[in-house]
Amino acid sequence: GVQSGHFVDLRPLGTGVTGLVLSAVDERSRQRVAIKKLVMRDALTVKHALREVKITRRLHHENVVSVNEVLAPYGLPLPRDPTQLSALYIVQECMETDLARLLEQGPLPTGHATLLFYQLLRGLKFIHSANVLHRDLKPANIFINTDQLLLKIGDFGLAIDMWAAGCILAEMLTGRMLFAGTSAVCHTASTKTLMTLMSYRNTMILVKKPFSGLLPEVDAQAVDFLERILTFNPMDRLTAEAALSHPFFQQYSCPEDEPT
Ligand SMILES: COc1ccc(-n2nnc3cnc(N[C@@H]4CCN(c5ccncc5)C4)nc32)cc1
Repeated sequence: GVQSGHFVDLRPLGTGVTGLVLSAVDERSRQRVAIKKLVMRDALTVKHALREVKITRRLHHENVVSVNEVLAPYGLPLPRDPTQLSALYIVQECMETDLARLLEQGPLPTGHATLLFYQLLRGLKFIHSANVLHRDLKPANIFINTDQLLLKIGDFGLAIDMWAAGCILAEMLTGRMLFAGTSAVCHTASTKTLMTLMSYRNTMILVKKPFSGLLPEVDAQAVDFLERILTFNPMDRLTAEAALSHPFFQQYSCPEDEPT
């Protein structure tokens, strides 16, 4: 459409919790952009996605990846009632690389690490001052232009808080930390070991024990609820809103009294 640039030279960048991410050149600006496709599974996802977009569009800062525009399918602008959309496309500035890729080539010189980390803190100070949490900060979500040693925080997560919430519920129900052992391993294990552990998530190392075995004293419905929150793959994890409508909360559930 005339409002949005025509995107050419599309290249895959990755698949995140929210869906596919491509890079493309916006013919209008001749700039390369990162385009995140958010598939709208249901009205809840749309509401969540729109809220996330509203927050991230507001955050203008040198150390935060900026959102250029949000488009409906076929590059059309958002309709007045976006809840009927099948997908949302978030077009944002595209940085040269991310910190995870950079670190694959080994540690950074101290001077570079210091300047980059300073920018990370500068970006976090801004984000937190806006009362926004990133919730999924990791090297893959930190983007860098190596020519200017410029760092920007991007790709605000949606899922991570739910894992934490699941662990908290388990602790509420048992009085003990659910992954105490594992989290101890996390603290002591070096990042490299942890990344190795995480990378073999389907092997015996992180064997998935049924929660009923881990939490014998917890009632079956609570265990079923925990199973759906503490799913390893964030794509399958319940969102806060979906969790609120799980039978486990039917005695309290009241969507109109659970404002967003
Ligand atoms: C889940 O996957 C995702 C999720 C979010 C992004 N986001 N979100 N905002 C971004 C701003 N800039 C970039 N830049 C790319 C980083 C690596 N890039 C290469 C470019 C060329 N070759 C290899 C990597 C460009 N990526 C962004 C990318 C992939």
